[in-house]
Amino acid sequence: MSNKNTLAYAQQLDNEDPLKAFRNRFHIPKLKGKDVIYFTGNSLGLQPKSTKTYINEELDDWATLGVEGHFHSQKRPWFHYHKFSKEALAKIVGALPSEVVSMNSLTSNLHLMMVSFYRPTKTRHKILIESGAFPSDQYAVESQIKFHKLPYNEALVEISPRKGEHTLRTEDIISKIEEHKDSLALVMLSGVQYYSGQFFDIQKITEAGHQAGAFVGFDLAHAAGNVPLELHKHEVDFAAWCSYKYLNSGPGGVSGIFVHEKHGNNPDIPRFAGWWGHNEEERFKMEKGFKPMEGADGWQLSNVNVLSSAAHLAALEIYNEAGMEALREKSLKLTGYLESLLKELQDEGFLQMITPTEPNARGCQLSLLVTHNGKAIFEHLTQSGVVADWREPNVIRVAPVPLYNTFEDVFNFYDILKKVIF
Ligand SMILES: Cc1ncc(COP(=O)(O)O)c(C=O)c1O
Ligand SMILES: Nc1ccccc1C(=O)C[C@H](N)C(=O)O
Repeated sequence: MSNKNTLAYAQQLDNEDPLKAFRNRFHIPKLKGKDVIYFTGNSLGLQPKSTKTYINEELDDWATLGVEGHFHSQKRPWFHYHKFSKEALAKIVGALPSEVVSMNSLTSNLHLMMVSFYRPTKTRHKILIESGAFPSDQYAVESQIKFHKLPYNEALVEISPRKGEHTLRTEDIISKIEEHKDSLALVMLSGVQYYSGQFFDIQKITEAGHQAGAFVGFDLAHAAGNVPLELHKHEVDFAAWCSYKYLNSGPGGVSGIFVHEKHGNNPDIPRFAGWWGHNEEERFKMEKGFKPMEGADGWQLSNVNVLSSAAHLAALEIYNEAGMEALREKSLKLTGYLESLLKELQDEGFLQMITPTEPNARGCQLSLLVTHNGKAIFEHLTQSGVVADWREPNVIRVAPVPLYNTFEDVFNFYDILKKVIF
């Protein structure tokens, strides 16, 4: 085969790609009539062409049936709507269908999960998070600690990379957990870190957290649909994610939660309740006394946001067709190809890839630390039709997504970047 630094090589990889037809299922944004190189599926995934149809079906049912749509919709009665995403989501996060439900938005769900799993006592009151966690998570944790009237600086334990490093070593996370083992109530980390792209070792961290007597939960915003997950098997206590990144379900799209079976069927776990979490057989009796549904369903508050969930179903259908295993296989190749091309620029000292090089420790995304003229380089990329994102103070994040990105996208990105730099 030809040299990998050529367009012909990339095109050959695309020809051999068993998932190549999926790109055509999405709307690709354009700049001056040409498809952009869309590398921001880690922020907002692209719109499936089928999304409009799914939403229009609900709009039609609403127009023709009004309130009757709750039970008599053509295809998907709204009363049951949260059930239609369960099978697909369970596969994506490695759960039983009863352990997952889509509802609300991510930060709201993190709060609901902390209501149940951050219940500080006199001796156990600390939360461990990664330093530099996504701001919304930091604010959520800060406000939970303050809600319990605990001293914030003492109750919050943050773990930082070693000096000169950009990612966390699993051994360091574990020793931090052990260090606080007598006072730790909750370990809450991301699955894939939004800034560095690091995929944490969920199994080992969960084991260590449990050994220390803490609950362990994950924010899977950047992990769901990006990396293989086994939440049930790894005995994670809870997780929450959003659907608008790798799950392509639209801006502000409905979030999802996972509650492990061992907690989901325990009606004594405290929670903030609403009628959609109440026993569905009796929901319309309008009686006093909350009786939770079994499993994650018992954490629902409100009736389903049907239009947002319709977009979710459209995207999950495509996801299911492609299959997580095949997507991961392509993702490893795609990101591996990007890494191999960028290595040349890294060796010349123009950028530093701070995402782990070990494929099991990352998803699609590579985070490029650009210390000289980073912002100007980023702006030039944007003008050249690359949609990436800039994260302060000096990182360009690029995420080739296996459902709709191509090896040609990767090559063209490298080509543009090289010309900008040299
Ligand atoms: C890790 C992480 N947590 C939380 C959020 C915020 O989610 P939301 O605005 O949907 O609550 C995001 C992205 O916006 C994120 O990447
Ligand atoms: N929802 C958004 C709305 C506006 C701008 C960005 C977002 C993101 O999702 C950012 C993403 N969480 C990130 O990892 O940076």
